[in-house]
Amino acid sequence: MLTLEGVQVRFGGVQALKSASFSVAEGETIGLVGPNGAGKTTLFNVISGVVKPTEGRLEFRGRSLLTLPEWKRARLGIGRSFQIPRPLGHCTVRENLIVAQRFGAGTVDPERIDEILDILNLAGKADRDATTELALTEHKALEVGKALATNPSLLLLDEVLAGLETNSKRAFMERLAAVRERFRLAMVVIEHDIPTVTALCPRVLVLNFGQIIADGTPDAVFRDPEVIRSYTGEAAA
Ligand SMILES: Nc1ncnc2c1ncn2[C@@H]1O[C@H](COP(=O)(O)OP(=O)(O)OP(=O)(O)O)[C@@H](O)[C@H]1O
Repeated sequence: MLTLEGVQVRFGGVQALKSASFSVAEGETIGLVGPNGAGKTTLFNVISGVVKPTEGRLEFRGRSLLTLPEWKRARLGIGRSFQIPRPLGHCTVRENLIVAQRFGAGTVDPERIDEILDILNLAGKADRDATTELALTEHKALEVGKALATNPSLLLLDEVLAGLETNSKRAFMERLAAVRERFRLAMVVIEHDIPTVTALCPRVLVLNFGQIIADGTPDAVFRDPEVIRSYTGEAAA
């Protein structure tokens, strides 16, 4: 459904992405990993339209995304979360979902919003202030909910599990698996924790210094000497 070919991003002297090429199939779940500063968020920014690549091809279901603004990409079915949750100031959880749905889907569908609240375990918090009355897990669930409200067929999740302790992480992963099943989504998940990636993602892409250095099953990728070197900081042989 999504194809990137030779995508490059340069910020002044920093080459954040060097010729990234990969595809995402309908319904696939991919873990996107790599050391800090490897270019993972930049890749999401390119796909969702926040950052324009300096070179390369980017297509979604056969259509080039390169000239489309963020909201049009959302309407085509690309939903994303942000690394730092930013709920709308003093709006309720439900209002946050409604605004996201208007932006990404162009309409308001109260039934889908109820379904999202339910599947993310937020129904009891629907009318609470999203800025001041949510626990960390609920903030993260709302971040996923806002992306889901846009009605995506491809969901990009940027470190939504980071900072959760082991039990909350496990419960959150189960919710993500339920979301994937219920809405039949493809997902790309940025995550640092290797056991989490292994449990959730049958395929893993590894970025290092803006380059994809491995693409395969978690088992194969996490044994790859180049991947191990990228994490330990040793120079490639
Ligand atoms: N808007 C920007 N202007 C200048 N440099 C940027 C910008 N955004 C990202 N960079 C640089 O691009 C490189 C890749 O950053 P990016 O945030 O994509 O990495 P990341 O893999 O998501 O890191 P992390 O795991 O720490 O979130 C880094 O060197 C970063 O400093």
